[in-house]
Amino acid sequence: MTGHKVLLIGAGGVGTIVAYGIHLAGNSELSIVVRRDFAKVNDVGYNIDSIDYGIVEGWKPENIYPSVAAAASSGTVYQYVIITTKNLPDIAKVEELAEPVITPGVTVVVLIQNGFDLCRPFFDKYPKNVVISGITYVGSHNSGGSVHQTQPDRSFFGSGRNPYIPEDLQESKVKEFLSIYSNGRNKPVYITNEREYRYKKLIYNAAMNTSCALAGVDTGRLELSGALDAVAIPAMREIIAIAKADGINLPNDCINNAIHGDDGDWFEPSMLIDVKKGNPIELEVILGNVLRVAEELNVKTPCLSLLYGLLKAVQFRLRENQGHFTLPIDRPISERFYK
Ligand SMILES: NC(=O)C1=CN([C@@H]2O[C@H](COP(=O)(O)OP(=O)(O)OC[C@H]3O[C@@H](n4cnc5c(N)ncnc54)[C@H](OP(=O)(O)O)[C@@H]3O)[C@@H](O)[C@H]2O)C=CC1
Ligand SMILES: CC(C)(CO)C(=O)C(=O)O
Repeated sequence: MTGHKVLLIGAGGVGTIVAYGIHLAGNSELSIVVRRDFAKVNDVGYNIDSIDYGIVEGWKPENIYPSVAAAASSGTVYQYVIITTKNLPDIAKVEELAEPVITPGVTVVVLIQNGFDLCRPFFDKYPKNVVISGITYVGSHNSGGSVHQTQPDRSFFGSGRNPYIPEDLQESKVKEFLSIYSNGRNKPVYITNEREYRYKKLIYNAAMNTSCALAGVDTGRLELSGALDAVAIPAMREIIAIAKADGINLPNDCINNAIHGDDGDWFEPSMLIDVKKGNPIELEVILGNVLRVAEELNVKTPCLSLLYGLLKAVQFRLRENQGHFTLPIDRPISERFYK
């Protein structure tokens, strides 16, 4: 197979569906990095049960590597590096993870992850590289090489707007990526306003994921308990206010659409699932980044800030339980004076 040299890092729920979609499109030489499941996937491939693609057994791309370093040592100059890991800058920065496979001025980075302002750290580190921002509403999970995609791959791709590169070049790369990814069965959409799409998705992720993760309940229980009205909806209004101060008027029905998207489901947003599994949460990209923008724009965010403050303690607990740090047996005494 010849074509665009594409590497995907993060072959989880989203990543395997993106990789398979690119494979079906047939315009690329596709490589993927598979960490924990490398031995199994390298041996027997993926089994995929997909609402878009049906049952697929034993699928493998052209190249499978156990690490980013191994993908780099193949000597390939990747034209596209797609990142579909969780985005956890407080633990490992994705712009550093991908460094061995990014050729300055050549590689286009595609970030398909939840959160806000994800491209900024890439522009600082790689001022000559195009970064594409991918907002996805897919529902997909990978367990040891068995992938179950329950929600169609509805995804939107736009230029991250690198200030150091002409915008028309960046737009042309977004269009090229869509030709690499579109296969007639998925529906990737070209957008010119990625920030607006990021804000729209934050309506859900910054308010529902966070409230459910903190309370330990699904979205149905959040509603029936009254916490949806008391906390999540005011938090959504704060996202609308931040977007407005940022020059973006979100549509009138954005809260209504976000809430009714779960109708009939006792739905568990990804942040709740991470807490239940004991995994770190994408707190900084889903909430921290937008709160930093709110501060720059002088927007008051009482609900979001409270959610953020308490979830920092949750993240601390999750990280301590995963052994990221250990605390001394005796609690250190603080000499701080509290007025
Ligand atoms: N799943 C979904 O339905 C949706 C997810 N999203 C967003 O998409 C992004 C991806 O989510 P999701 O697919 O669910 O996440 P998963 O946890 O399923 O997958 C992440 C993958 O990244 C891999 N990974 C992490 N670090 C590295 C590393 N250093 N080197 C190589 N591989 C690595 C993990 O490997 P390992 O198994 O070894 O840990 C894992 O396979 C997130 O930002 C999420 O919020 C958005 C919409 C829906
Ligand atoms: C709402 C959803 C499922 C959209 O894909 C999501 O982004 C999440 O749970 O984090």
